[in-house]
Amino acid sequence: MTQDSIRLTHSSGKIRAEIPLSSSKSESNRALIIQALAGSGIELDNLAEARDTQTMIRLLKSEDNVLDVLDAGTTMRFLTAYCTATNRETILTGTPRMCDRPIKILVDALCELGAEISYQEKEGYPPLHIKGFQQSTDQVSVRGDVSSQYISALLMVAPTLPLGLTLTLTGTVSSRPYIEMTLQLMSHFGITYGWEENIITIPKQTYQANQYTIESDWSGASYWYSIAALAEEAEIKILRLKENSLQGDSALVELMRALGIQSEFDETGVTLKKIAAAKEFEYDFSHCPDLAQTIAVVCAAKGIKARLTGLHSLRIKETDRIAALQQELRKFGVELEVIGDEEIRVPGNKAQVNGQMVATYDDHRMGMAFAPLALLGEVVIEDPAVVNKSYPSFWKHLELAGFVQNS
Ligand SMILES: O=C(O)C1=C[C@@H](OP(=O)(O)O)[C@@H](O)[C@H](O)C1
Ligand SMILES: C=C(OP(=O)(O)O)C(=O)O
Repeated sequence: MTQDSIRLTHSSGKIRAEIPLSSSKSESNRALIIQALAGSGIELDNLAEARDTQTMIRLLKSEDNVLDVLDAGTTMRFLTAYCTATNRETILTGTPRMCDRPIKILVDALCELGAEISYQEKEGYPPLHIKGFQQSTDQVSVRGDVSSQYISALLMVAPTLPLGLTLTLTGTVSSRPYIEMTLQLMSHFGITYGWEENIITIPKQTYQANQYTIESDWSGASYWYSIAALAEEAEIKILRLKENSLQGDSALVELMRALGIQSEFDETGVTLKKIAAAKEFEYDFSHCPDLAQTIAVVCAAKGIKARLTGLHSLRIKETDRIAALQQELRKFGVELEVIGDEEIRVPGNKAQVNGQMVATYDDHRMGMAFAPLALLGEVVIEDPAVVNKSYPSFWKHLELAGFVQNS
């Protein structure tokens, strides 16, 4: 039976814990696509327990011609390019929300390269019918300001295309570290590429055998930074997290220093310690959109006046994250000001926590971003299983840190 909600408090407000953080679904899903494209010789260790990754593993093995990615954005986008490049006739579908997340930019690019793909329902959105592929050109342009996942998807299949690929990125490129992560992983498996200004060139070549150990998940680590920031006293060791990471969400170190957390790295991970926090805060999240909810809640909980910009992609993620944040923070007496599609302002009064129920909108990051509020009073988080998308052990790890759960 699935649980409707979790009632969360903290035993003392003081935390001393070691957290065996799970690994990154972003790295895992790229490595799995590369492994499948290589055919053999690639060994992957420490793959993520995230449902998005477990879904990718299952679908890459499946012989069905209907593949259901559930709510996994990377799985949908990466498999669209993978099934096209490997000329596999497939119907790709997902949850109702996934069928509301745009994919036209990627489909148009693949069709320009020579694919035949049609929409089963709504133009520009899954479900998709991939019918076949014969490469007709090596040149394609893609907008960089909607989702970097379209670009990563094209890049990973590029070396396997008979003519290779020259990809021109147009407009502003957001979530850029995710594109860099893709290229760095490809290069780990022997691929050479050129990237000059907005043009990425990848000649035809083969992925080389190699081993890769997936790193711990910086996006998941953000909730531990938030917990440390809201606790009365904290010393939290996050195991296996690397300072020099492929993941752009490692920007958290710098970002959370301003919000009162110092990161001390050693060979086993990072220890979070409390320092003084700024009274006002401003940050552009264009390159780390998955951190925005965590930071908005930290600022609201600490009464820090903040301006968060670069949020344009938040409206097309697991839910409209700007609307969801506004709706839920209002329950705690914090009225977010939303400016267009790309900026929110946190007013600077402190959130009042007294047993409110937080709706999660089928978005794992809503559940995990609001859970640390239990350090200020009781909170009730709706649909706790929502975290399974990226961090199934989240509630178990909270227990290690003294959080108390009652259903
Ligand atoms: O490539 C990836 O692994 C991801 C890219 C980002 O999406 P966008 O590029 O759509 O912002 C991020 O939000 C998502 O969680 C994972
Ligand atoms: C946006 C996310 O994932 P995806 O786009 O891969 O569904 C996320 O994990 O926050």
